[in-house]
Amino acid sequence: MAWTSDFHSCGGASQSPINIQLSETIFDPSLRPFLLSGFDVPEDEKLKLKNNGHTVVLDLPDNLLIHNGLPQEYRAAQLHFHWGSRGAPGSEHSVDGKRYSGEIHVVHYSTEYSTIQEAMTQPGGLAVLGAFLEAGSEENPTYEHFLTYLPQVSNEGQDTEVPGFNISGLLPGRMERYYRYNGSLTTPPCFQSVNWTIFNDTIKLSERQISMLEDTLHRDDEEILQLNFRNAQHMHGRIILANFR
Ligand SMILES: NS(=O)(=O)c1c(F)c(F)c(SCCc2ccc(C(=O)O)cc2)c(F)c1NC1CCCCCCC1
Ligand SMILES: [Zn+2]
Repeated sequence: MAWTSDFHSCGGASQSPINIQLSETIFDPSLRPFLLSGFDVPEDEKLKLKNNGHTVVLDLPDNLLIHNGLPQEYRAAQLHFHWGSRGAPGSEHSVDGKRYSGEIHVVHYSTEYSTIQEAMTQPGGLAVLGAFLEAGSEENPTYEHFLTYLPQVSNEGQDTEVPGFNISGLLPGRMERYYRYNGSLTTPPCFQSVNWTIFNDTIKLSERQISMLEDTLHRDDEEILQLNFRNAQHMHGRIILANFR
C-alpha cells in the first residue's frame, strides 16, 4: 500500500514519528505534570487485548482521563506497542539518533468529541503519551499483567480478556519530564491531529519481557510480527518543547 497515494495525510508536513534532536528542543516551563484519573482499573473489569496484525492493542475503559499536562481534558482509548527484533531496537521516536528497544503509546482523544473517529480528524483531537522501553536487570511486574496473555493472541485477529490492573504502572515511574510536539498517527490514515508527549524517563523491562514482545506475535499466521515502527519523518520547521532543562 503506497501510503501517500492512498492516504494523502501520510505525505503531510507534520508527520510522526520524529528524531528528537536535543540541541533543537526549546525549554517551556509552562508544560505541567500530568494528572491521571481512573487509571487503576479494578481486576474484575476485563480489558480486551488484540493482535491486529500491526501491533498488540489493549482497549481501555472510557473513564481514564488525563489533564494538566495538556491544554484540555483527554480520554484514553487504547494502548499499543512498537518493538524491534532480537538485538535490533524498535522504538518509533529516537533521541539524538538513539532508537530504544520499544515504545508504548497510550492513545487519548479530546473530551470535546464523543468518539475517537470524530476526534482524530481534528487538530489537537488526539493526545498520545509515548515512553521508551529498555532492558534493565529487573522484571517489570506491571508489564506481566498483559505479557502473560500474549501467547493467547499470537496470531493476527486473535483477542483475549485481561483482568484490569493499574495502567499507569505501564508508564515511567516519573512523568514530570517530557518532550512535546505536534504530529500525526504513525500508521495510515496518518491524520495530523496528535499532540505528542514523549517522556524523558524510560520504562525498564527484563530481557525476557522484551523478548516476549519481540518473539510471540505473528501476522497472517506465519510471519513473525517484529520491527513495527515507522521511520523518522522530517520536521518541516516544527519545534520540540521540553518542560525541563
Ligand atoms: N502509533 S499509532 O497510534 O498511530 C497506531 C499505529 F502505529 C498502529 F500501527 C496501529 S494498528 C494499525 C491500524 C489498525 C489496524 C487494524 C485494526 C483492527 O483490526 O482493529 C485497528 C487499527 C494503531 F492502531 C495505532 N493507533 C490508532 C490508529 C488507528 C486509528 C485511530 C484509533 C486509535 C489510534
Ligand atoms: Zn503507536
